[in-house]
Amino acid sequence: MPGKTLPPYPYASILNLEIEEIDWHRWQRLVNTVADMFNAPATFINQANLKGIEVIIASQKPETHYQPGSSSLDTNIYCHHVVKNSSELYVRNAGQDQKWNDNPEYTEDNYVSYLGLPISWPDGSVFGTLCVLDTKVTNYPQTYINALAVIKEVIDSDLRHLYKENQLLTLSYTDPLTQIFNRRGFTDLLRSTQELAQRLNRKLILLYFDLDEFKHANDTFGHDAGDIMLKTFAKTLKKNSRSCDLVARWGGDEFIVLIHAESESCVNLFTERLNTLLARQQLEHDIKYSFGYAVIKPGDKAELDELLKHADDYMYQNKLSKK
Ligand SMILES: Nc1nc2c(ncn2[C@@H]2O[C@H](COP(=O)(O)OP(=O)(O)OP(=O)(O)O)[C@@H](O)[C@H]2O)c(=O)[nH]1
Repeated sequence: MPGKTLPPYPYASILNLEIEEIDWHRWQRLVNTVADMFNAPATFINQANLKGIEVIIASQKPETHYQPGSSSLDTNIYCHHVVKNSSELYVRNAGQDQKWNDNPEYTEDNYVSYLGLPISWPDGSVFGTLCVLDTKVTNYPQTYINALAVIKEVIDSDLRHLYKENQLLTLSYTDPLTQIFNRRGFTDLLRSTQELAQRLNRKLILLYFDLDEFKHANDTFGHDAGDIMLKTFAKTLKKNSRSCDLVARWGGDEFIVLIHAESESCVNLFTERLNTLLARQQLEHDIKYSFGYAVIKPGDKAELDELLKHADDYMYQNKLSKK
C-alpha cells in the first residue's frame, strides 16, 4: 500500500526487540483461532509504531494478504481509526459506506468487512489492534464480538507483564545515582554487544576510567559535590558515546565504556572529545581522570575479567605517570 503521511506513533517496532516474555506462539495460536472462529480469511495483531500500522502476527492462511513486518502509513485504513479513537470499529460492508469506500484495504485488497479492537499498554495508550478482515459482507453476532474482546484482554495482559518486566529490568540494570548501567547491566549486555560486533566484523574497545583524587574532592568540597562530579562525568561519557555503545558505572569513581570501533585510534578520538565536553562543564572544580583500554577483535573469546585487568593495568600506569 502506498505511504502518505507518517502518523505520530512514538513506539519502535516490537518485532525489533528481543522479547522473551511474550509467548509469540500463543499469540499466533490466538490469531489462528480467531480466524477459524470468524471463518475469516485474515486476522491480525498490529502495532501502531514508527512505521505506521505494522503487522506483528498474521493468521496463517493462504488468503491472508499482509504478512508480519508489512506496514502501512495510509491514514484511511481501518486500524488507524481504531488506534486514533481507541475504540472498537465494525464495518460490515465498506462498499456501502462512504467513509470507507476509498480505503486501499477495500479498493486494492478487497477487504470489505473489518472488525477491530484496540490493544492497550498498561498506561492506557494504544499499542495497536486485534482485527478480523473479510472479503465478504459480514454480520457477526454480538457473542463473537464479546469473545474477541476477551482474547484482546489476554493480549493486553501479556503487554502488562512485558511492561512490568521491562521496568524491573531497567531498575536492576541502572545505577541510581548516575542513571547509566550498573555492573549487572553492563555484564548482562556485554554478550549481546559482542555478538553484534562479531556479526558486523567490528572491533570493540573497552575503556576503563577512574577519576583522579576523587577522595580529596569529596573531602574538600563535600559528598554532594562529589555526587555532582560523578553524575556529570557519567552524563558526559554518555553524550560522547553512540546508542550502540555501553556506558556503565563500575563502582565508586570507576566507569566503563564499551565502544564499537574501526581502529585503536578511536580511543584518542573518544578521550579528546570527552576532554572537550568536560571542559565545557560549568563546575567549581575540574574533573580529572585516568584511563586504560583493552581491544576485543572480532572472534576474540576474552573474558571480561581478563579485559578489565588489561585495561586496569594500563589505567594504573596512566595514573602513576601523573603522580
Ligand atoms: N560522593 C560520592 N563519593 C563516592 C561514591 N562512591 C564512592 N565514593 C568515594 O570515592 C572515593 C574513591 O576514592 P579512591 O578510590 O581512593 O580514589 P581517588 O581518591 O580518586 O584516588 P586515585 O584514584 O588514586 O586518584 C572514596 O572516597 C569513596 O568514598 C558516591 O556515590 N558518591
